[in-house]
Amino acid sequence: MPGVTDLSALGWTPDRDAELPSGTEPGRVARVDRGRLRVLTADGDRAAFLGTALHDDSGLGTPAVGDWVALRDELAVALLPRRSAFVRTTAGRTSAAQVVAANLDVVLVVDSLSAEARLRRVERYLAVAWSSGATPVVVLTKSDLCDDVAAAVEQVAEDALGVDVLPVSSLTGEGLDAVRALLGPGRTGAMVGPSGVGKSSLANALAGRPLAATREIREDGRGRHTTTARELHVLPGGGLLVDTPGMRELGLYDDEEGVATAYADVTDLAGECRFRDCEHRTEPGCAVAAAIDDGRLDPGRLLGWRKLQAEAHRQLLRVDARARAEEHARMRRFSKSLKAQPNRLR
Ligand SMILES: Nc1nc2c(ncn2[C@@H]2O[C@H](COP(=O)(O)OP(=O)(O)OP(=O)(O)O)[C@@H](O)[C@H]2O)c(=O)[nH]1
Ligand SMILES: [Zn+2]
Repeated sequence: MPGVTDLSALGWTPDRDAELPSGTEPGRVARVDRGRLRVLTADGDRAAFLGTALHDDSGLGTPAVGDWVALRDELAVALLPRRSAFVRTTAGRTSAAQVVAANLDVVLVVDSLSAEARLRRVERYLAVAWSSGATPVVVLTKSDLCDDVAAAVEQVAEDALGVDVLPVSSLTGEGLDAVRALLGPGRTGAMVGPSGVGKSSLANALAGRPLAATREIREDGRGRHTTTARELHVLPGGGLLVDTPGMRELGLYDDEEGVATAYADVTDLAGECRFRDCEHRTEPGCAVAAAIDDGRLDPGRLLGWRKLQAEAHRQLLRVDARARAEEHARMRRFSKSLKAQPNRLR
């Protein structure tokens, strides 16, 4: 049949055959847009709607990018068990949780070789990546801007025990083949890391074309059209790359906004530091340190700010742990219900 894709190219594995309810076909979620899905199937990319069974108030049972759903015509009627999931709390709430990406094989923890204060950041993102159930790999970008790449890689590798550390330059293409090798046919990856380290550039370099993260405005003879873009991209080498705003925001703590408001004086000063990732310790051009030095800022304010940030972090890890436990319980119930009704499989 023309246009038919081998499902394994989308990451389907034979063990999933038994998970698929009878009379349905599998689709991989490439985008979620208020109850509407964009799915990749054996015969191309199409729209689907959420069946009633997939409306879930807890948020965890709703399909996320990377999920496999069972399709009956236009309707997604079941969510297949997740092999891995990135869970985060919903912005502004302390207890609600949300899956931002599912069924990832590898998570690229991206940071820049040109940045300061890399180590603690990489550690933080690695913790988030491990907790998803996917395998993390550290990718250090902008190797063309670093004088001693080997030393920087070694320093990070010492801290990231058991995790590969790959230097790359999206500008020169150096090191990209090693990242491509991680994303072989049917393997799904995603990127996490702070803003500005070069995630978009890396994604574009891997795809060999510019990828729009959210939506693209298409200009043609008949005027302007907004086309909903995918957030799960098939790469030229056959791998799949998840690039969603939700993944990008991972590791930024939900309560950070609250902390920023309560400590607006510190936050405003921090915005004037020479380095965007200034830790306000001994960095040159630190506006926070300068304000403490000339008495404009009480050192206690900086201490309090640090404490609150640490607390926000702990809170998030706690909520994440609970959300993951709920997700596991839900999946157990789901597979039990399948076993209890074996006729659903035929
Ligand atoms: N020299 C050099 N510059 C790079 C490289 N990769 C990215 N940059 C530059 O770094 C800046 C940030 O790159 P982005 O790809 O937008 O970073 P990002 O991580 O996607 O940032 P957000 O979209 O904010 O998450 C841009 O000015 C890029 O041109 C690289 O390999 N070498
Ligand atoms: Zn500073």
